[in-house]
Amino acid sequence: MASTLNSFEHRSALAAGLADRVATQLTAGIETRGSATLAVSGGSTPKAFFEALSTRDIDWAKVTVTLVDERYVPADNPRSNHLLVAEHLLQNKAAEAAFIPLYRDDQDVERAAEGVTVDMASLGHPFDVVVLGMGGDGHTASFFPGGDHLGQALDLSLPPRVFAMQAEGAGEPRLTFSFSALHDARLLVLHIEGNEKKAVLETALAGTDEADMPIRAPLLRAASPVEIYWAP
Ligand SMILES: O=C1O[C@H](COP(=O)(O)O)[C@@H](O)[C@H](O)[C@H]1O
Repeated sequence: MASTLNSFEHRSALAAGLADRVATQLTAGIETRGSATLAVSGGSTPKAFFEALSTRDIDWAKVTVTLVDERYVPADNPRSNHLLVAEHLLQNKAAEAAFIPLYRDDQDVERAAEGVTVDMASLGHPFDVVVLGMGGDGHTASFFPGGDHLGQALDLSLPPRVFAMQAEGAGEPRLTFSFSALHDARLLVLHIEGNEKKAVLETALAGTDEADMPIRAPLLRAASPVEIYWAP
């Protein structure tokens, strides 16, 4: 499915524009189905977008938020994607939203993947909104080059689930929704910032090897068009 590129002059304008787009989609989901689901990425990019979204007038009590992927560390660890969402998104009006974390205190990452897969079934499928990020190595979600479960995680013939993922470039072990859980979101966004990431995106768009650059999976094979949001 083709992607579209929405370029902004400044990151603050991107944050506001993306927050408006996501808010409109969540509101449409609530109006149509009575509730809406939002899966967001972590890392360093989404802070300003999260802060803008947290102020938007949405019936947040009807929204369930979860993570596209998680670094398998407790929620008080500075690298936790849960911590980022708690501090920057689940604030202001969005404090009313429900949040489902991926990390499980008492379980190893492989066991947690099984348990979280069962729990996430209650969210229904597809997500109303999925916001992907991208690393400089071409990973998205926790689909890392060389990841131990990468082949399965990108396999669209497998049912939606959560996978454990370990890879040299990932730092700690990860949990990630599978590509089959994410690719047909009613709104599928790729949020990237900076000229370096734009160059990575251009390299990804010029080739097809998903093992080398897993971001190619959504760019080439997602059922939903990928709306790319970028600012320098
Ligand atoms: O590790 C991760 O990295 C990517 C990209 O993060 P950024 O710091 O380069 O913005 C992110 O999308 C993913 O959710 C996160 O776990």
